[in-house]
Amino acid sequence: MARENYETHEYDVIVIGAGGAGLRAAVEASAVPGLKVAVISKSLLGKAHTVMAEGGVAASFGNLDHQDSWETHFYDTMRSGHFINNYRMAEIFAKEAPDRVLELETWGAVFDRTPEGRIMQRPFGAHTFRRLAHIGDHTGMELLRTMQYKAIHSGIDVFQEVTMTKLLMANGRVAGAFGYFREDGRFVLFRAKAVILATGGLGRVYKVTSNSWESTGDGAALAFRAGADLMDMEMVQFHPTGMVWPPGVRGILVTEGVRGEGGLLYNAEGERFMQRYDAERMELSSRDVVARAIFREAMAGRGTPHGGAWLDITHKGPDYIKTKLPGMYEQFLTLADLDITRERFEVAPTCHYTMGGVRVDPETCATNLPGVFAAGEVAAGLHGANRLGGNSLSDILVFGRRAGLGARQYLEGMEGGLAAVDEAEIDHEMNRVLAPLTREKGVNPYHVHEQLQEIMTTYAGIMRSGETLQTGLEKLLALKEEAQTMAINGSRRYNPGWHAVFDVQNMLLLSEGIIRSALERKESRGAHWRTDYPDELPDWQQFNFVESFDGDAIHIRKEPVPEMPEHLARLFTYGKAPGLVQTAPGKESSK
Ligand SMILES: Cc1cc2nc3c(=O)[nH]c(=O)nc-3n(C[C@H](O)[C@H](O)[C@H](O)COP(=O)(O)OP(=O)(O)OC[C@H]3O[C@@H](n4cnc5c(N)ncnc54)[C@H](O)[C@@H]3O)c2cc1C
Repeated sequence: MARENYETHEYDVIVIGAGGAGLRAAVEASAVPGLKVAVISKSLLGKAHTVMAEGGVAASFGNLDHQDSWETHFYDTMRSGHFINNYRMAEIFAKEAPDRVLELETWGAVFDRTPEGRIMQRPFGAHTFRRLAHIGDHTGMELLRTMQYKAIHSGIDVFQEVTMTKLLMANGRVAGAFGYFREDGRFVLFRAKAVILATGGLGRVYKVTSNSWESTGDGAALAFRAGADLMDMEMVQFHPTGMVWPPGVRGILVTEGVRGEGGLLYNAEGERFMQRYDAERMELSSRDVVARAIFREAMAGRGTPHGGAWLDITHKGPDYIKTKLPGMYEQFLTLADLDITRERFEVAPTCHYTMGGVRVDPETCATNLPGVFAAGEVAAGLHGANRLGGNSLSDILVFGRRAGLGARQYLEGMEGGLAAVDEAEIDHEMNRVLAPLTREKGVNPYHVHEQLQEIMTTYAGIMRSGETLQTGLEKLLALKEEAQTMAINGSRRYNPGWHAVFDVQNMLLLSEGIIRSALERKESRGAHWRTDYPDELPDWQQFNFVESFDGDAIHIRKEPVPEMPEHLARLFTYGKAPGLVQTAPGKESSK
């Protein structure tokens, strides 16, 4: 094969990903005059997955419920994460979220307001108080618009429609990243002193998903191959309410905002079944509980015609619905020819969020690879076994900023310039990337993706057991073998099939990580529901599962969950959220 050319760019910091986490990181990194920062995205600027976020961003302003505080937000986050969250991440997060949201306002974001002019906050599942600041149901779009505007006026370079396929390390530190322009397939090397991964989650691993095409776990896979640790990979969130009908829209999200604004769930028998699963919180129970409840109702023969539950908000009236949930109203009208102001609709669980991912330091978002940082959905630790609605948007603001700061501090303490790049490694990567185009015969990447989704959904989905996971692993390993020879017709110009090869390779690797971790956790906790171990067991609360990859095999180890200091552990003494009346000591414990 003749040697390919590639173009080279040099930066102090590159940020891979232009979603909320990436843009916030880039703004922070570029705050030091003279620091060269670039953002690289495999989609167009403004199109990142964050744009889809609907319901809101969680921050304890207490604008409507004055008892709210960072302590209560911390409490809710840890409790919903079933206490395998990194407590320090949750503490930083809960304390800093309000400032990050207010900062967005100063950059031009326009939130819905209370009549007194404060930021409006809506209730959401398992948040003790009304906490989600929002812009109708277009919150992500406004956040992204605001940060994009701020970022491009901060002197950041942007590379759009560029897929990074490899993270480069040299002499024990990061050297940059390598990839190609999706438009024409030309190769590009970014040499950098620090790399921030902000590539989002891996929801496309599953057949029914709310996630955008970008969510193929690229950053986690790139980091894993380069030697980074991954954590909590068994924890994949299934959101209770995805669209069900017609088939073409299955999985598209129905925001939790619908339940937040008063929507009620019924089974086929007309029963408000949530009273049997969580009588206190009902529809606003945590996502893992509501998703399992809908799934169980359908399994018990009480499901709707297409295997879900009914969601009904008609009692709120057309004006209210159109004002509070304009996006949902339009979504159903356009995609399902259904008017939600007049009719109930079917919903069922859909893969939604990746709690697991790259393991990071809570203060700086540094990974175990010197010079590599990770923030947002690609990173693990904050959400534990289950993410609360609205906590991702504040996560990307809080830890996007911290990753940018972390990279800056790393550069301050660093000696020497850009690390040397190994040409042989680049040659090898170019050959690897071009190989699917040169193979005469081989398996189609779309076929592999379909098979992968089938395996993961059937054997490692919302409900799993040791037996299904083992079967899934065997099938997955066979598929991985078959996928060695993925082949694609056509050229490098505008060739989505070719792009799919790398997405699929990343998802295959991470799916193995999910299954192996799920096999190890022999209990049910949060999003991880094992029918052979249906109970949450105190012993397993002490551990996270951490994975590493040696280029051949995945190695998994148990690591102790960092112990909460006394002043935080005390918040759980009464079994009630701080801010609610505390009566007698309850059962709940942080241990
Ligand atoms: C429908 C929907 C509604 C949601 N609503 C809410 C909500 O109301 N509140 C809330 O808190 N959360 C919500 N979420 C979750 C939240 O939107 C995401 O978790 C969050 O936006 C993730 O942001 P991120 O910056 O980590 O990654 P993303 O926004 O996913 O951005 C990833 C970026 O990385 C780029 N990228 C990926 N791979 C590569 C590669 N190989 N090379 C180059 N670039 C790459 C992508 O192009 C993209 O720019 C919702 C999610 C969905 C799907």
